[in-house]
Amino acid sequence: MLTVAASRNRSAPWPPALSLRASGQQTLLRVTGDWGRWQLATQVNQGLFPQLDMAGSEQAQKLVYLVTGGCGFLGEHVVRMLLQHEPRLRELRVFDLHLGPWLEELKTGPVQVTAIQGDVTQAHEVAAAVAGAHVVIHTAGLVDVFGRTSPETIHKVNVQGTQNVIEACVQTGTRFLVYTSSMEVVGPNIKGHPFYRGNEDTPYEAVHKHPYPCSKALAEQLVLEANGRKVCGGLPLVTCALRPTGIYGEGHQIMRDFYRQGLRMGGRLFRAIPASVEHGRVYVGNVAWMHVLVARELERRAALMGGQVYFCYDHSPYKSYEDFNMEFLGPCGLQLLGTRPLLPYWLLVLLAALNALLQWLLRPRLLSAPMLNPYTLAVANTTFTVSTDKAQRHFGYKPLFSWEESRTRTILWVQTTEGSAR
Ligand SMILES: NC(=O)C1=CN([C@@H]2O[C@H](COP(=O)(O)OP(=O)(O)OC[C@H]3O[C@@H](n4cnc5c(N)ncnc54)[C@H](O)[C@@H]3O)[C@@H](O)[C@H]2O)C=CC1
Ligand SMILES: C[C@@H](CO)CCC[C@@H](C)[C@H]1CC[C@H]2[C@@H]3[C@H](O)CC4=CC(=O)CC[C@]4(C)[C@H]3CC[C@]12C
Repeated sequence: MLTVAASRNRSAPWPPALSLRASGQQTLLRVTGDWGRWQLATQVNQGLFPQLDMAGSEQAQKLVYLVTGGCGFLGEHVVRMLLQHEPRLRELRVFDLHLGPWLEELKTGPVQVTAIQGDVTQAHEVAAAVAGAHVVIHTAGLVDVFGRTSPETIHKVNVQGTQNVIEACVQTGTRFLVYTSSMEVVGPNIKGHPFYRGNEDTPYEAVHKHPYPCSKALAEQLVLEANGRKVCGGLPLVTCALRPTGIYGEGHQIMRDFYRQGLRMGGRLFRAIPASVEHGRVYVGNVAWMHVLVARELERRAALMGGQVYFCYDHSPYKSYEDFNMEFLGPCGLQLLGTRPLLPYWLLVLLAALNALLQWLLRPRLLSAPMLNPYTLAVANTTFTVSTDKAQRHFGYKPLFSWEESRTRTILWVQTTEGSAR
């Protein structure tokens, strides 16, 4: 009862002192002031007072989760997946710079869905959202490899934002933090070294120059180093990081951009990358499922999972970036022309460099950034595939969606959002 009141009415004025009784008899704790109240909520949440957890037989629905970036491509899937597959959920806080209108429809269900418009770079906003949550799933981030945002902003959101989330957990006593990292913290590196069927322990020379992978690598390091820090109340913080490869599925903006580009060119796309360059891709529903499982198991298997990284993987086939996209765009009426790249590689390098130069010259006036630049060309042109079972061994992960299901759902999404090219 008290936990509910504390976490739901954060802005309400509080009485100066509070006594906590179990079964209306024994006084367990007396607290004064705001800070004490949050500590109290935390201690109850952490199971220090099992009598209270059992009170009102609310055992089944007692957890409070926070998803940062919950209105993004991945975040929305995590939010929906939690509502479907986490029966212990009592409240789901969705924190994002831009809240989606679809959140409204979720507010009528049995779980309290709290939409919080906020900015991860603002420490006080993050702390207010985190206070009283059991688990934080931190997916918010600036995903920009096209040079639309300044390196400083990328750093601020991805690194400082993550630091703010960690500090908020420590200050408010939240013990479980799941961070959405990226395969990009490993590679591909700027030397173009292939990472072929690698796992979490495969040695690889990770060299980052681009602001996005630099920021993800720094943020991941912060999260992993925070594992074991004492949070308010004295218990240790348990953190881990998930590293998706290229995510696809319903809501994938780059897939939509390729589709629109194909439509503009009369239903044709031109091969730019050799078919032999393989990319790891993973379906968004399976990435979301991994987040739900990790969040669920982090408490029970803290010693094993704390401070660990996990690649996100499923049964999606290894293909080149373009051939993989054609698995969805083909059935929507597009064709990929050429069994080999139409332009020689040196010309692509030149075009990519030209794009980068133009972007630099026209900044900050350039409104749309081209997809081709030296960094995206290097990533697209380097094999990076993952083969691992670490997630299965550590927390029993098995993909929730088969490749066929993932493919069908993605095709349906492209067809329904954009109409067919046929
Ligand atoms: N899309 C992909 O292929 C991959 C994405 N990731 C990671 O997954 C996470 C989610 O990525 P996507 O869903 O693809 O991106 P997205 O751009 O669709 O979602 C990110 C969300 O974070 C929110 N956000 C951005 N700045 C914020 C701020 N200052 N405060 C609060 N919210 C803010 C955005 O409004 C957005 O809703 C990111 O951390 C990204 O680095 C990792 C690997 C692959
Ligand atoms: C040369 C072009 C001709 O068609 C093709 C350009 C494709 C690129 C835009 C994409 C190729 C690989 C993608 C990246 C990869 O999937 C890994 C990623 C992980 C993340 O964490 C964020 C997104 C991305 C960097 C993804 C971005 C788009 C590509 C570079």
